[in-house]
Amino acid sequence: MSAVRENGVIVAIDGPSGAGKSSLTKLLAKRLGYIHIDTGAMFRAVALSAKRAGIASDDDKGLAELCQGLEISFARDGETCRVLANGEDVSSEIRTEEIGLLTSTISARKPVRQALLEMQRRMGAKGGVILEGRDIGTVVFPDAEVKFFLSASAEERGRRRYLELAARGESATLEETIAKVIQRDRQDEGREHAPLKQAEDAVPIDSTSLSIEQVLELMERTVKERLAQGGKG
Ligand SMILES: Nc1ncnc2c1ncn2[C@@H]1O[C@H](COP(=O)(O)OP(=O)(O)O)[C@@H](O)[C@H]1O
Ligand SMILES: Nc1ccn([C@@H]2O[C@H](COP(=O)(O)OP(=O)(O)O)[C@@H](O)[C@H]2O)c(=O)n1
Repeated sequence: MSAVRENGVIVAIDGPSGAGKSSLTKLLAKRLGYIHIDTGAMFRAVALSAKRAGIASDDDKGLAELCQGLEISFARDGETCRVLANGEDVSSEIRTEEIGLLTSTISARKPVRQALLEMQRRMGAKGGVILEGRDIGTVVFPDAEVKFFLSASAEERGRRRYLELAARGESATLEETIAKVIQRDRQDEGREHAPLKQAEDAVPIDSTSLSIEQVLELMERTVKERLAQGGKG
C-alpha cells in the first residue's frame, strides 16, 4: 500500500475521447468530496495558447518556452469548473473539435508532456483528487490507489460527441465525428511519449451499454472498497 496521503487517495480515470471521463470524474469527485483535475483541459489550454502565439506543433523549443510561461488553473463556478490560462477564462475556446485535434498533435511533444506532468504531480500529490486523462495511471501517478480505464465503442463515443457538438450548434455529421474520434484514438495510442493505454492494475469499464449513473455506481463502489482495504487492493 502506498503511504497514506494527507487528503485521501488518488483516483485515475484514463480512456479515449468520448468515453465519459469528464462526466464521471465530476460526479465521482462530488460524491467523494474530492478535487477534479481535468488534465485534458490543461493540454487543450497549451494548444490554444500555441495556436494564438503562432507556435508550430513541432517547435519543441517554442512549446517549452510557452509552457514555462503558462499558468493553468481551475476556478469553481457553482457546479462548473472554469479553465484559466494566465488568468483568462478559456473554458469554451478549448472545447472545439479544431482545438481537440490540435491538442492531440501538440500533446505528443515531449516538452509539453514534461511541463504538464510536473504541474499535475504538484496538483495531486496530497491525494483527495481524481485526475482524468490518457496517462494518469501509467505515467503521472503509477502509484495511484485506484485506477479506472473507461472506454466505449468508437461508434458510441462518436455518437455521444456528435450529440454534444450538435447541442453546441456545431454542424459536423455523425460519420465525420466518428472518424475524428478514431483519428484522435490512433494519435493518442500511437505516440512515443505517454501513449493512451490501460494500466495493468486499472479496473476496465466498457460504458458502451451503460448509463452514466451505472458507471458512477460501479466506480463509487470500487473506490469505497479500496478505501476500506486501506488504499491498494
Ligand atoms: N455512459 C454514457 N452513456 C451515454 N452518454 C454518455 C455516457 N458517458 C458520457 N456520456 C456523454 O457523452 C459525452 C462525452 O462525455 P465526456 O464525459 O465528455 O467524455 P470524455 O471526457 O471521456 O471525452 C457527454 O455529452 C456525456 O454526457
Ligand atoms: N492526460 C492527457 C489528457 C489529454 N491528452 C491529450 O489531449 C487531448 C484532449 O484531451 P481531452 O480529455 O480534453 O479530450 P476528450 O477525451 O474530452 O475528447 C487528447 O486527445 C490527448 O491527445 C493527453 O495527451 N494526456
